[in-house]
Amino acid sequence: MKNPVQQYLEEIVEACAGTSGAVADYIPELAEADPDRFALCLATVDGRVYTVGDAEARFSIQSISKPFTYALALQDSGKEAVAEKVGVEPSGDAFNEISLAPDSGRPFNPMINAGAITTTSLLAGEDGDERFARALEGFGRFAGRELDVDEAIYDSELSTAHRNRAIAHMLREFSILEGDPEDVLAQYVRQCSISVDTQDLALMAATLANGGVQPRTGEEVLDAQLVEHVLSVMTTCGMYDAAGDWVTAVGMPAKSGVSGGIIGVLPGQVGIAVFSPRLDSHGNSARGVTLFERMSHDMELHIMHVSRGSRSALRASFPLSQARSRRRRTTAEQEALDRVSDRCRVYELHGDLLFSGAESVVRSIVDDDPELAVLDFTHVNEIATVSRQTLIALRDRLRECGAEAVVVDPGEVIPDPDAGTDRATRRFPDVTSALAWAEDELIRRHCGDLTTSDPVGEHPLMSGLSDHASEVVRAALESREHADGEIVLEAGGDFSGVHLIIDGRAVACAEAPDGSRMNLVTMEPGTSFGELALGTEDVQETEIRADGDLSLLVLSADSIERITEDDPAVGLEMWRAMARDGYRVADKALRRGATRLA
Ligand SMILES: NC(=O)CC[C@H](N)C(=O)O
Repeated sequence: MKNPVQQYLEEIVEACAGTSGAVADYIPELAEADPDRFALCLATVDGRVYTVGDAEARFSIQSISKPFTYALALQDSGKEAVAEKVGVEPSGDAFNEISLAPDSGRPFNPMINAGAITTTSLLAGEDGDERFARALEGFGRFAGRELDVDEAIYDSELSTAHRNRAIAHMLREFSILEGDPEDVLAQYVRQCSISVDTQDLALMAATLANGGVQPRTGEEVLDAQLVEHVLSVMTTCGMYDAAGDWVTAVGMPAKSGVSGGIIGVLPGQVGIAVFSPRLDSHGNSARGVTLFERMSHDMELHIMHVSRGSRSALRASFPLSQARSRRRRTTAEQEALDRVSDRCRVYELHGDLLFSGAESVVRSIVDDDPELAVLDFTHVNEIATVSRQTLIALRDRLRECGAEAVVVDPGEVIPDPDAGTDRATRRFPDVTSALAWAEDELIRRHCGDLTTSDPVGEHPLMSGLSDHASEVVRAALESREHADGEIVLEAGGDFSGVHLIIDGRAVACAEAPDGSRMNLVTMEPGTSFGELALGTEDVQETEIRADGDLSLLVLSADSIERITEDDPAVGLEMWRAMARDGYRVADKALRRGATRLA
């Protein structure tokens, strides 16, 4: 099936097949170029390259070398040293203007020849040859392959480079260049003669679009901060005296060259390169400009394009009462939580958390004013530094008010600067454990000590019995101990009695679709298990395991049978209590399931 992106690119190439403009002829060898050669390449930041036309035809890189030399100079000499020698102001002049900025005495910017000859001299290396080798190797890293020089172009340009020679000597006169100007001139001309094809240029542009990481080799070619700097200068100066028109009509950091290439960079998305040798009056590829204008409009590539307000980072927010943990609670705890669980809220975040996303989350939390806030980062992909700082500031503000924010962050997208100290943010691997903690914390904060002193007597199964029946049942209870991880009840086993938890915890587990074990419910002292089997033809549906050391009192199936036979009145009371308790458990589970579905 034909890829519609490919289809579209072919169509616009067809539609923009104008023949205006003329090939550059001030470099004799360039005048020989076939004016009708043409290619378009679009490279995505994950390394897919779409090509139309003659994408592998070679030509000299010319001024498209300038942003890359500038990038390498920034890397080799540092921003300050480079800024001392060359500015970042658009000149409004042609690319080959013999000019320096009147106030600073520096070339206006590194995209015009005066600036580019200067940055050439700021690459690492003792002389022109070494610095050129640095450029060639560096460009190759951007392109993802080793590049070489078109010697014919080099000879042709150097022998006629009167204007650039004048510029180099002017730069030497004003101490912008420090060494031999002829050496730097030759290096500059050689760098302009590096031979590339349209696909190379698209990948070089895509490396900038990808924050400095070459999409195919994965190599970090340029520090992300320097990428930002280079793209800024390309935006204001890359198209020389047509920069204003270009920014309004196309709106992409770009660079053109007299051999007919233009690259455009859409940060985070694509690098684009066009090759068509006929130039307009500014020295930019005429067809290239038309194509870029068309693509920018059709494909909404303008960097100022406002597509929509940024999406809310808050996917959902709800009180704990709607998302209770799967821990089985005693009646007293249950009642306490019913009163206070609205004081805890869960915030589910998603996507990339940029400033505006974090702001909306912080605003919601400040408005809700919860006592406990559970921030769920499970579905967050990335978080900007500013967002992390804003959320940490919120955590500290909440603490000052006696409240607390905790995070669920299985992917560790939000590192904690206070990790390992007593200021560390409480973190949970999943929402279930965060909710169980929040419930415990609310009970601890608001409900005094609810730990039961008589877990047997307070169990709903026992508390409804008459004194006589209670005595009979208590006498029948058998004590049992289980070590951590031991299976107490097997799934599929017969009903084996009611198990009252006296100390420790038990978990009900099931097999997840992927074969792993999944904890369904955690049960604590004061609760029981096993009785639900009575509602399912006496089959124990879920496996029960000890979670830590577990002490139980068991009213076995045999005892139940014996009591029912020996003393039918007590048996009847006991059955009623079990039915009520079973109903209570089942009903809670159903209601919780229903709120979750809603
Ligand atoms: N605009 C350009 O591509 C100019 C580069 C060419 N080598 C020059 O210096 O004149």
